[in-house]
Amino acid sequence: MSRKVCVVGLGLIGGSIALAIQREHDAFIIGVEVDENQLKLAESLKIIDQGTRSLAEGVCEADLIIFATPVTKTEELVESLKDEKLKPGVIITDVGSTKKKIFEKSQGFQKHDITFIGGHPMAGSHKTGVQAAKAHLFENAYYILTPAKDTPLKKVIQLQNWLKGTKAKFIEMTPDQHDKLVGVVSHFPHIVAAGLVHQVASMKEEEDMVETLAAGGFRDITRIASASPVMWRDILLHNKEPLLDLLEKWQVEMDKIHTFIKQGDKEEIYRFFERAKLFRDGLPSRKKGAIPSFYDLYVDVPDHPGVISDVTGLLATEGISITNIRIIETREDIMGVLRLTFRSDEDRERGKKCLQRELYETYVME
Ligand SMILES: NC(=O)c1ccc[n+]([C@@H]2O[C@H](COP(=O)([O-])OP(=O)(O)OC[C@H]3O[C@@H](n4cnc5c(N)ncnc54)[C@H](O)[C@@H]3O)[C@@H](O)[C@H]2O)c1
Ligand SMILES: O=C(O)C(=O)C[C@]1(C(=O)O)C=C[C@@H](O)C=C1
Repeated sequence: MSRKVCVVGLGLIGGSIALAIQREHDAFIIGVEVDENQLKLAESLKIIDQGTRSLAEGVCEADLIIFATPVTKTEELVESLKDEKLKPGVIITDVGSTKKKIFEKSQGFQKHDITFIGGHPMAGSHKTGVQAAKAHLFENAYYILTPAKDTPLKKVIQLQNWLKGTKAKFIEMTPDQHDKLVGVVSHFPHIVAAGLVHQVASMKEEEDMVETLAAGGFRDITRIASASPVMWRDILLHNKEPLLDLLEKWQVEMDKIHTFIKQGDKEEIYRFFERAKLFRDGLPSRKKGAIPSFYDLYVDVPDHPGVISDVTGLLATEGISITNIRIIETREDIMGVLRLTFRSDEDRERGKKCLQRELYETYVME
């Protein structure tokens, strides 16, 4: 009899995890979802084998339970599992962007032969919903696990084995360390991106043209402002202390540049940008060439042999030349994994249409 996996929350991440598990395991996947449309879609896309709206029904026979709901909901649902009858030996995990509060709710499971191990795949998108789910979403990304000190190693290995199909790189840390680090590299940038959008939106009231002029730099830095407000509201509510601390430090940094501009301090203004450039250029993804240049097209492709020749072959049949092709190994800061460079905007547009006809997802960083 195949083992049972219960995925609670069938959105972008829950759907992608379910697909990744299907890649490696012959498991029966039950999905628990409150949104009837998402539930039906997950069934018709064969992301799950069976759907239900009842948590009790979904979890009762599961060998693995994965929460992929917004973090405050996960906190509530993990607590409510204590009233449910679960299978002995079951592993419970989650994919939430915050770890401390959810970890706190997981105390007390051990004595019932139930193991909770928090998790967070460090990849995603500004898109939501099961229709955006992809088996390869987490390939080469870091997948943070936050086991308790007394969690048996055997259970951590079992969980990694369940999640093998994500092809992610597992790392372990404490929930506190997670929230501090992810706060600065993920949560805080989302606050800044939304703030920048608000700034432009408020200027639009006086100057209509501002929207038209919002070009390259603004679009690059604010893509993430299109993410789910529910998800980000909950993350901010969960990671209060680290984010308040970062906001204070940010204000100090902004005060500094305010002073430099006011005083016309050429050297300090130069150093402000130079220091940032040196650090940014040294980031691992930069070394792999992830910064876009002109007429680049990003193609979201699974990491398997033959995919590059398929893409280049399709372009060649239509007589579209490319001047460069690069595989981007991590999905840290852009959507695509294959970067194609074209000679002109027109070529890029033709290439985009040609690949989209063959159901490849493409992105232009504008
Ligand atoms: N989007 C990302 O980039 C990303 C990356 C890594 C981790 N995460 C985390 O993954 C989790 C899910 O995010 P997502 O992007 O998949 O969001 P999503 O909005 O695509 O999916 C969330 C789903 O949970 C469902 N849901 C809400 N309450 C529920 C309940 N009580 N029972 C069952 N289902 C319920 C919603 O209907 C929705 O379908 C969040 O905790 C988020 O912090 C997101
Ligand atoms: O690529 C994006 O759109 C994301 O914002 C993904 C991102 C991130 O900040 O890097 C967002 C939240 C998750 O918890 C993990 C990944």
